[in-house]
Amino acid sequence: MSKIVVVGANHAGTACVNKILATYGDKNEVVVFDQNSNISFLGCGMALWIGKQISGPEGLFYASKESLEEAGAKVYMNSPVESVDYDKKEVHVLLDGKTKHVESYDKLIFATGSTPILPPIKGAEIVPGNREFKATLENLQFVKLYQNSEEVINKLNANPDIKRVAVVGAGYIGVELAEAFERLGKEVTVVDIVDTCLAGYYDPEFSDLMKKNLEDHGIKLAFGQKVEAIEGDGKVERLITDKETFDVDMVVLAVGFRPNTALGDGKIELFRNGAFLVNKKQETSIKDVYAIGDCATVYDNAVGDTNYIALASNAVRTGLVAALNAGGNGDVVESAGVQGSNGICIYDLKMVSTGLTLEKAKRFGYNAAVTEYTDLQKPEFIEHDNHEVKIKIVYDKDSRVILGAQIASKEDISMGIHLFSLAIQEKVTIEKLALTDIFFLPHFNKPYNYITMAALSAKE
Ligand SMILES: Cc1cc2nc3c(=O)[nH]c(=O)nc-3n(C[C@H](O)[C@H](O)[C@H](O)COP(=O)(O)OP(=O)(O)OC[C@H]3O[C@@H](n4cnc5c(N)ncnc54)[C@H](O)[C@@H]3O)c2cc1C
Ligand SMILES: NC(=O)C1=CN([C@@H]2O[C@H](COP(=O)(O)OP(=O)(O)OC[C@H]3O[C@@H](n4cnc5c(N)ncnc54)[C@H](O)[C@@H]3O)[C@@H](O)[C@H]2O)C=CC1
Repeated sequence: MSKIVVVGANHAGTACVNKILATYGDKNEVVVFDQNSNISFLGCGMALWIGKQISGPEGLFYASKESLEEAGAKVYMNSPVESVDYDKKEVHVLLDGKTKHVESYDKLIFATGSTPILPPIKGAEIVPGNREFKATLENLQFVKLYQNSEEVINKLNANPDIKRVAVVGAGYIGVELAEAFERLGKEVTVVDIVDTCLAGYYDPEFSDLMKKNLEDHGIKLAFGQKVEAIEGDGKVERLITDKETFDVDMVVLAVGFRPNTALGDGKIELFRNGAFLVNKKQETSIKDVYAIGDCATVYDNAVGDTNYIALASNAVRTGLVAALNAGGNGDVVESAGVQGSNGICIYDLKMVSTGLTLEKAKRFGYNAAVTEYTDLQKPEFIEHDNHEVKIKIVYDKDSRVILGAQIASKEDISMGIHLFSLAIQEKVTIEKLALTDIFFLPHFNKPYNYITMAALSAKE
């Protein structure tokens, strides 16, 4: 029997533990430590819960200490791992947050995830040592854990005076929460340091669709502004940027994640943003130590290099790869890499993207070009539920290989992006895509559908 210790049991850890036990349960003892009291909270449901689009949080969990134990793991919750002795192969844990405990391992898997970034803003501080990102100023909220969303909801319920909410960061969490607060009738302002929203995922004309969508719903946008201070007498009263001052009752900070890799303690090689640098087998620079999910790097097929992309989808897949490598008999499974495929739905606007935007492709040194197309989803004779779709494909002019794609519509166009994800992974050219077999049925699409048409329209 080999002993595998897994630190962190959220999306990456849970996927990994279940896979080890399902595939190689007879060969491995699995011991899991998590510092939180719950596991598997789907952050994607946070905005739906806050905005009352779902009735409660119960369905936002898909695993528990009990379900992992039923699968055969030994699970300790509320138990932070405080340090690791890599020479002796031991982890040092505070069981139940109280009792010191040492656990030996043959293989160690870090699934310690990420923490919200705290930018240098005067007045924005986390209570020292607090693991739930509680701010010293009342009504300044971080949004990562189940407990964070519960706290926001409890505060909104208990204080109807919280009427004006500022969301800092117009990335995925920021725009989702802006919608949620607006649905509750709050006066919402979204602040971002760059002059647009969703800049990491879309080129300007797609971000503009989302900007208009937010503004059409009465959400105020304060883009291109740097937050300098959050002020108030014990609780939030003002948000001050380099351009304006906003009188607000609550501020939510959502400016991205930082990998949680303190346990590496300077002994494990890190990526430029501090993530554990792993190879395609999820191995770190120390033998028998693996890292998965938000604490680790991924191999990004669009840039052909290592990258950092914090997504639950990557967490699950990297967890599966590590499970097969750490749990098996020397089997070697390599990740196929990722494209950073992602999607968002705000009110009825749906946007999906994968790979590189034009701006990013140029930044990464590609001789990039784009081809774009806008059309109805279905033939004109379908008079109802037939919306316009906008598509943009980014490709490399030299190799002709597809580098990225963005699609936006009121239609559910989400499935289309998987085709582009695979195309980037498999290095499909724009010419090959133009002749790819795409079925036609008027209930779904057009014979000359927008994917084919965009690819056929590639000029450069
Ligand atoms: C509001 C919100 C919405 C999101 N929506 C989406 C979405 O729609 N789609 C998507 O793909 N992604 C989404 N994400 C991102 C996604 O949640 C993360 O990528 C995912 O949680 C990463 O999983 P993970 O298991 O690697 O890390 P984490 O979720 O960060 O989990 C890390 C775990 O490690 C534990 N841990 C950390 N340090 C220690 C220690 N020293 N000892 C013991 N335990 C420790 C923590 O308690 C935690 O349980 C969203 C995130 C948020 C916050
Ligand atoms: N639908 C999905 O797939 C979702 C995915 N996630 C993932 O969770 C992670 C965290 O999400 P987010 O926090 O929204 O990160 P993000 O990376 O999506 O967005 C961060 C935003 O904050 C802005 N910003 C950075 N520093 C700032 C500062 N000092 N002041 C003001 N604005 C600043 C950036 O310009 C950016 O618009 C991301 O990896 C995201 O992809 C989160 C929610 C939904």
